[in-house]
Amino acid sequence: MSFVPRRSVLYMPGANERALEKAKTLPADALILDLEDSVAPDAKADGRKRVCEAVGAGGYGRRELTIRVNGIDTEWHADDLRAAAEAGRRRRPQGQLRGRGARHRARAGGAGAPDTTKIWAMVETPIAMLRAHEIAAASERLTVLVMGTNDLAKELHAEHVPGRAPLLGGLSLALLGARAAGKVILDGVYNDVKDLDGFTAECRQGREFGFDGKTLIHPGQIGPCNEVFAPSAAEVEHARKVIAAFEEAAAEGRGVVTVDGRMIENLHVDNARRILDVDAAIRAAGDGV
Ligand SMILES: CC(C)(COP(=O)(O)OP(=O)(O)OC[C@H]1O[C@@H](n2cnc3c(N)ncnc32)[C@H](O)[C@@H]1OP(=O)(O)O)[C@@H](O)C(=O)NCCC(=O)NCCSC(=O)C[C@H](O)C(=O)O
Ligand SMILES: [Mg+2]
Repeated sequence: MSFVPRRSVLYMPGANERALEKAKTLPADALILDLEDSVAPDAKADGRKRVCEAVGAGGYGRRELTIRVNGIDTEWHADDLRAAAEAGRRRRPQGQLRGRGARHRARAGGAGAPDTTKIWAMVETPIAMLRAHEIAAASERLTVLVMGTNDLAKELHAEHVPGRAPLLGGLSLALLGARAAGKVILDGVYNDVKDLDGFTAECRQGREFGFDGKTLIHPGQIGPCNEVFAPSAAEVEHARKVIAAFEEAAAEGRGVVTVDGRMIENLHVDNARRILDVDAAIRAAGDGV
């Protein structure tokens, strides 16, 4: 099965030993081991060592691992890439999430990165929104775009408000770019770790937009996020109904049918099949990660 669930993608500070250990028990689909914003300049070298040792040592089960390296315009970038590539050779992390460099340039790959290492690119500036397709299509190794909504809000001089009206244009552009290139795209983080109602509403908004999942900053956000980004039982049942009704109609030579009063054509059947694929992949992955 080719679909990989990426409903919940948890950042953790690379210098935080406790978080790196705790992540082994959390039901997140993927983990981003951060060497960028959450690691203070004085702790960069230590964070890099910890993250690469953790990746090499393993114990993360099926969770997809990605290392977020410092931007190309920083003194840490080259060492981060080299260390991440070495950790990849030892255990093969699934990706390297590139920092500021990737969000400004439609360039993928990097010194020291083995050819098979997948790359996730942060998109978090106005120019990255405007060039999202160029970034997403830059390399086959680039598989995932990740929204950086904190940086985007900062660069836009926008405020964080419920409903995210100031960011909707950027979110849409990034989604268009990712989908036009056939790539996965993850929504940005929700900063108020105590406000689970607001968080869940933002997950729903992200899913309605078409995001594949959401990036998270706290373990308490994983459960609600997994639920919102998985097809519900009702959606799965409806998808089965759509496929069955369309197949019956097709056998009678018809290309269009109604289900619960709504028109169903080929494209709706494609979407129904996608929902069943997502559901099957999530079930196969299981919660006991
Ligand atoms: C936000 C936090 C600083 C809150 O920390 P804290 O107040 O210590 O949380 P708790 O006391 O509620 O923690 C409870 C237990 O959970 C563990 N924990 C907390 N966060 C994580 C985590 N991210 N991963 C793994 N484990 C975590 C604690 O260790 C506690 O465990 P225990 O000891 O067993 O009780 C903190 O949550 C945090 O640091 N979050 C991640 C911050 C981060 O990585 N930021 C960078 C990425 S966000 C970003 O920059 C996106 C983008 O670039 C943009 O522009 O938008
Ligand atoms: Mg950022």
